[in-house]
Amino acid sequence: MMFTQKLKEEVEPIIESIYNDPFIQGMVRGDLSKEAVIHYLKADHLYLNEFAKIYSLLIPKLDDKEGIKFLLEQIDFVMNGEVTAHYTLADYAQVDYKTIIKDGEWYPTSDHYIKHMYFNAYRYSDAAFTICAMAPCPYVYQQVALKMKERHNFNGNPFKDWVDFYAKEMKPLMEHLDGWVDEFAEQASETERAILTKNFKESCIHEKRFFNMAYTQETWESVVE
Ligand SMILES: Cc1ncc(CO)c(N)n1
Repeated sequence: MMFTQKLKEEVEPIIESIYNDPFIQGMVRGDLSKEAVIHYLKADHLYLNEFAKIYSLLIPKLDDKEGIKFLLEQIDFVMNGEVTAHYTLADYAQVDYKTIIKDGEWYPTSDHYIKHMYFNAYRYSDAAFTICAMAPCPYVYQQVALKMKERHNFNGNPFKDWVDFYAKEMKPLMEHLDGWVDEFAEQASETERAILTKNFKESCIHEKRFFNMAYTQETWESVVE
């Protein structure tokens, strides 16, 4: 079995639990609180900006032209394409998107997640370590969106476009990321493979915490209350 296939099987229970968490269930019912949506957007706008920059940190780690071209396209997708999904959420919350993101904030959970990626990008010379920390970003959203679509009819649901976006846009990206990780994993040591696995699993857990952060409207102050 390919290395990434095994990783995906191992994290399936985490993804199922994200599906069952209140943020996603609120979307399924179409009654997620507007405050949770706004909190998510404030955090996710900043998060995606940094995520795009982490792709740029991978460029010096790659040698093939195709790979570099792909990274550049991904930077464009994250900065310009994914905003479509954010607009769907802002419409639901009935707030102007530009106004929401003006005072975006790093909350404890989103802050921790992005630093997991920066750590790997600076700590390890091979791109595979960072890619394993980044891959759950598209993967979790794709899987959660597919579960939502499979189990519910979204006609008339205000989050329909969000679900459709993540169910369809992430496939080519996942294929590319899996290819890089599997290639590296084949010649990696046991210790290196264990780090790759840990990075991937931790990011799936970060994804779960990110939705819960928005649902509970986490702040630095709320953590010590
Ligand atoms: C935190 C987070 N993870 C994944 C995605 C999907 O790209 C996103 N927009 N935000």
